[in-house]
Amino acid sequence: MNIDADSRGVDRLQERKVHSMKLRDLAGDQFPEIEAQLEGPAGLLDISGLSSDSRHVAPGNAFVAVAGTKADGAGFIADAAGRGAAVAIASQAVETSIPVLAVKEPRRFLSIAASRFFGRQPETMVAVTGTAGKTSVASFTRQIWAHAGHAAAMIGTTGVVSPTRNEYGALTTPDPVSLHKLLAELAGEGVTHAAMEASSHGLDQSRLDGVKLAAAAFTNLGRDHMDYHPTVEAYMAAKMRLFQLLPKGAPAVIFADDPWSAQAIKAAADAGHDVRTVGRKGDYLTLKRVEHFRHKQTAEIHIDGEIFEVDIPLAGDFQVANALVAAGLAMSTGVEPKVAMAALEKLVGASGRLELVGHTKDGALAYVDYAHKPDALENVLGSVRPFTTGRVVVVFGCGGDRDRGKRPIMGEIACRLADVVIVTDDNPRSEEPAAIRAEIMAAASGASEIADRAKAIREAVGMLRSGDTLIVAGKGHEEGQTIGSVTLPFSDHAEVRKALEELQS
Ligand SMILES: CC(=O)N[C@H]1[C@@H](OP(=O)(O)OP(=O)(O)OC[C@H]2O[C@@H](n3ccc(=O)[nH]c3=O)[C@H](O)[C@@H]2O)O[C@H](CO)[C@@H](O)[C@@H]1O[C@H](C)C(=O)N[C@@H](C)C(=O)N[C@H](CCC(=O)O)C(=O)O
Repeated sequence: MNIDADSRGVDRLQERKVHSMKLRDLAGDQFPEIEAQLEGPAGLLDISGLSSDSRHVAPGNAFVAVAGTKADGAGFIADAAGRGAAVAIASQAVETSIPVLAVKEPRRFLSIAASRFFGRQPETMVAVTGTAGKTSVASFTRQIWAHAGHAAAMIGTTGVVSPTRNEYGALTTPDPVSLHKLLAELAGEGVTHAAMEASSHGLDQSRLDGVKLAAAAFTNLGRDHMDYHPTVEAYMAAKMRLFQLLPKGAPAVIFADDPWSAQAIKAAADAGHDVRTVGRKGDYLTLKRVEHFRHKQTAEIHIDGEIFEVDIPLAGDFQVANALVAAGLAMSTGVEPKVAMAALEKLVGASGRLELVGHTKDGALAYVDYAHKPDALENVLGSVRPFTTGRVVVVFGCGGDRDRGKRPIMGEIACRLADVVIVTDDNPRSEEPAAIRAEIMAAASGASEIADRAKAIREAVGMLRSGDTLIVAGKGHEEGQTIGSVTLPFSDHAEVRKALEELQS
């Protein structure tokens, strides 16, 4: 196979050939609309790989034409043929020099064919969807499995983590070809358990359709991706596709305290799954009580009549929710409750998720968090309040070329929940940064504005007093600031650390 992922998850070729497969074996029996053609000469074509980008087609590849937001891949079939594609799969047959097979859902074909081409995945795989918490749940599930003695991996926004890997990944849910190549490699490396994040884009674009899942989870729904999904209902429907991918009767773990949980429970039940709810309103794992301390929370969790008092070494109510969902997934794949509960006491936060970067000499805490959506900002600011004896200080901005509606909403939330608010730039992209800040400031009375993000962080760190908590929100694990079309190196984590060091010197 000669395909890899480039920096945005698009197929990229490497001059490397691993094996080939007959087209009819790639398609299997899931596409009745092309069965007749697969019985003819087209079915016997040797396929050396798959690509959905004509620019990356190598001789002998199957080119799968998918409709995107800007173009329809069908317009590039001739280009793919010119580069040596053996066959094209598209939503409609077109006249060209290579056979073109018409399937109803080309993106689904790509996923199924990729899973058959690479042929292996870790034996036990779970996926989690929801607006917030996916990365933490995938990471915590991996950690609980590892604690239970399994060779476990996670795949998500922060990349791939396994016993032998800690790699950056471009997409939350990788494109199907990169994904199945990765899954086969992980299985080859001995990984038996893998937890992955299912983004709404990934679900909508059928990226997970070839993955065999043992269980799936839903965390919550908030305002996000309104530039992609026409309505919040459409966004929820995309998330609920996960339960259609899950084999009937498999466990569906749902965080019961979210307002959207009733819909998720219904979707999972309608699909015939074994619904397992977690949270204060949960039946499978019931949260009875939480006590907040500076660096930990003590949770009383009831499981099947047994009571566990668990010290979770992370701040934030939402981390307790994420820990419960992860424990639900791990237990649904065979981990004993007491092993799962013991693992929660050892959890390490996912990178950039309410990550404690350091503290000032007199004990003010400085955190970095990925919150770049209204609900996430609300959660993170609300989470630090219980243990903040001084002021909550927040530095944040909103990205350019993305959902504009969230800007004033986030301005209002920040001013309502924090004592000091500094509005700064966060990936302005092609927009005028001052105009983005003005849209936030319009609803952020009392906030100050510092365009330069490094300067904003220095100012915020410089004003910290004993008992204060600083949240630098928006970038989390990310390592760049995109201005225009250029991404300059930038890390909130590094800037906070630098500012803290300057303060101590
Ligand atoms: C917005 C979005 O999801 N875009 C996806 C879409 O790309 P597109 O709409 O830009 O594609 P297009 O330019 O219209 O082209 C259509 C097709 O023609 C092909 N083409 C194009 C030109 C050419 O010369 N030849 C050719 O074959 C393209 O490769 C593509 O397959 O179809 C592509 C192929 O399937 C995807 O790779 C691409 O995801 C891009 C990489 C992306 O950045 N997606 C992000 C938004 C995303 O998925 N994010 C979620 C997480 C979000 C979150 O939770 O924050 C994720 O899972 O990471």
